[in-house]
Amino acid sequence: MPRYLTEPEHTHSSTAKTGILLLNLGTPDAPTKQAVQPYLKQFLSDPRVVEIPKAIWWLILNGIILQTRPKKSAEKYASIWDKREGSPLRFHTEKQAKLLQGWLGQHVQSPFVVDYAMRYGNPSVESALNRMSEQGCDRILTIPLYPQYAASSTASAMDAVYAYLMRKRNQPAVRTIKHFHDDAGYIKALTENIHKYWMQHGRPDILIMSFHGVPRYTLDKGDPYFCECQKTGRLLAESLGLSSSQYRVTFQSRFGRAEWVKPYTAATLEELGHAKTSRVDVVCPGFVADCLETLEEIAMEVKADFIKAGGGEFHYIPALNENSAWINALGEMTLAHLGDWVSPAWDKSTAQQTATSSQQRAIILGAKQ
Ligand SMILES: C=CC1=C(C)c2cc3[nH]c(cc4nc(cc5[nH]c(cc1n2)c(C)c5CCC(=O)O)C(CCC(=O)O)=C4C)c(C)c3C=C
Ligand SMILES: [Fe+2]
Ligand SMILES: [Fe+2]
Repeated sequence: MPRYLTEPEHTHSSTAKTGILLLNLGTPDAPTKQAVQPYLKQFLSDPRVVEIPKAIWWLILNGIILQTRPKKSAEKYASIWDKREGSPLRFHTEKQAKLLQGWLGQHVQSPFVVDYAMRYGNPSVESALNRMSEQGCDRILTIPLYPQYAASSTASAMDAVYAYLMRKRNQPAVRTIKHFHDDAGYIKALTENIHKYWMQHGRPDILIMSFHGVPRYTLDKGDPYFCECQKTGRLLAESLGLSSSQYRVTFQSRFGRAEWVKPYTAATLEELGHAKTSRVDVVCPGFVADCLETLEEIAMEVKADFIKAGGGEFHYIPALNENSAWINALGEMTLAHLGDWVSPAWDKSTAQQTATSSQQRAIILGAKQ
């Protein structure tokens, strides 16, 4: 394989085109042991995810984990798999990309394309960036769909982008949305989503905000993830008007034997069950699309444990998915980070209110200068 990719022939004075790439974690191609095995192998071989020395981890991963986990995980995936659309994480991400394309079409007049990729599995980061390159995108805005930055999620997604760029002869310019844990539009979308749910189903005694966990040592080594989750939790509680006794921030999905950041979601729900709490609602603000970790782990496993422990009603509040306030927030964030790469689409209705320079007015109203 040549070290650097052969590029399409360079053309003079071509119009600059921007690629906007949504990135999410990844998912197997099918809910089967055969499909889950290579996906888990790629995922768990990532040193950003498991930081154990390579040789030791290779033995544990290949000798133990990949012998047992694919079958169990495949059963879990089967329980959330949509007959028509497949993996929820994949199809929600695809829909978000299409909706963002439409939203930007209303707000931007320069050429651009929106696509999505998965860090592990398909569609791969390489395939999406290749497509953008073929379409002439010489600027790329990457948007890891993780509101809170973690090395194991955000940095890993960017590693895949940089690995591709290292092979590029004609590299595009790159910008990234590092995180949006305190973005006003994101908090507003979460608030509206929860309010809407409560309007339809009533309110709980306590709201659990459950975030994906990370190993405790990552916090000690300077990963901002834990703190960003706390900040999202505080801002969301303030926006919902909740007092400190009406909500808790917890961490789910512990993997392996090491200590992870606490409190654990499962232990908290069990405790609330033992205390005979009559109703808990769980929301997962760190996941902008529903996936295995929300639909199976929270809405099935944790729910069953809460009820078994003596708890009353358990409600899982769906992720933002295709929520219009969220697409709006994503659009606004994208525009802010695209900056001078694109020019806004002006129309006559907004012209009077927003155009400032006479040049802009001339463009909008078709006036001769
Ligand atoms: C929200 C961001 C995520 C962080 C941070 C994260 C860290 C992390 N994850 C694992 C191990 C697993 N995670 C799994 C699934 C999974 N994880 C995220 C997101 C984050 N992970 C998502 C969105 C999903 C769901 C994928 C889907 O297809 O729906 C899994 C696979 C499922 C299973 O077999 O249980 C594992 C394993 C670690 C070790 C880690 C941090 C070190
Ligand atoms: Fe994970
Ligand atoms: Fe899980």
